[in-house]
Amino acid sequence: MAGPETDAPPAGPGDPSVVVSHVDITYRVYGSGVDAQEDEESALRRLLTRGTRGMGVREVPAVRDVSFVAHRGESIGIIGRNGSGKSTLLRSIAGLVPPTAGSIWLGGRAALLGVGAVLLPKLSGRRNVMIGAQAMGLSPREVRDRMEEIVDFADIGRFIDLPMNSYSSGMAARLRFAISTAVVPDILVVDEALATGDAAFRERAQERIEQIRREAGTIFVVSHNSSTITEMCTRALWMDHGRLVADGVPGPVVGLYSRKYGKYRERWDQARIVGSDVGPEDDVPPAGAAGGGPGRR
Ligand SMILES: Nc1ncnc2c1ncn2[C@@H]1O[C@H](COP(=O)(O)OP(=O)(O)OP(=O)(O)O)[C@@H](O)[C@H]1O
Repeated sequence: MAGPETDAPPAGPGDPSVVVSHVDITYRVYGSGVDAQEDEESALRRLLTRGTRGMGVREVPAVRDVSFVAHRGESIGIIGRNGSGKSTLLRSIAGLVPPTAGSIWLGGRAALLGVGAVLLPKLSGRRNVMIGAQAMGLSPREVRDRMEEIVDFADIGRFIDLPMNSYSSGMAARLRFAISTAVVPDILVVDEALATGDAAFRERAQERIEQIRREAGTIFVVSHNSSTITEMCTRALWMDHGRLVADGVPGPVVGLYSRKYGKYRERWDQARIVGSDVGPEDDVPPAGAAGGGPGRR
């Protein structure tokens, strides 16, 4: 078992930035294995007479044997149904969840930008910018110099001096994004934070992601929105039941995914593809077999 190992950043675009090698991540959930219908009184009696010995431990395999290499200059979208292991994989890349087996190598620092990322709800947006941007490596003076730019990007206006628990989820997401990208990070992990922004913000976020990519950062984005993946990413990974089932250019990977789970999934058999060797009988590629390449543009 090994957590992310950090090393000196490699030289430039195209160099490997993240190597994920045969990673398994299994959660252990305590207190399961009990009849769901059990009423409170009998559960209490059972606990009093048997202590915790009767508590089951259930293992939830969230990520199974996932391997890929990400490069500097790539923006990688991760798609998959609920519970397919996307967030767990990203949290592991960000160093928050250790792999149960396999290893993750990072060629630089990873910054996680998640829905619940570390901003402090009782403090004002401005205080959060001070703390968050310093955590990203800026000095207090640099943060002060860049404060207006960060606030403008987040488009928070006068709310910047109010406590963050008065923000809408979109406003909080915009501020998180602005803080996390105030410094071009080596590796930026964006877990659904873009989903809450409005269309204008998504456009600005797309530009910022493009800038990070050009400056040879690597970005991972989780999204349930196919167009976010096709518009913002140069590569897509499809996770299914914890496994990586497709890896390649976003259009085809998103196409494969919606072919299996999209609204026309029941009707795939009713189509006949003319003049192509792709047919309805072809199934989704086996684990780790599809795409095969980094899919860089
Ligand atoms: N803290 C946890 N403890 C136990 N099991 C967990 C935990 N977090 C996630 N899981 C389980 O791990 C599996 C993968 O979850 P994960 O959140 O990584 O999937 P996801 O693809 O990001 O889902 P979603 O699209 O709903 O956010 C699921 O079966 C989930 O129930």
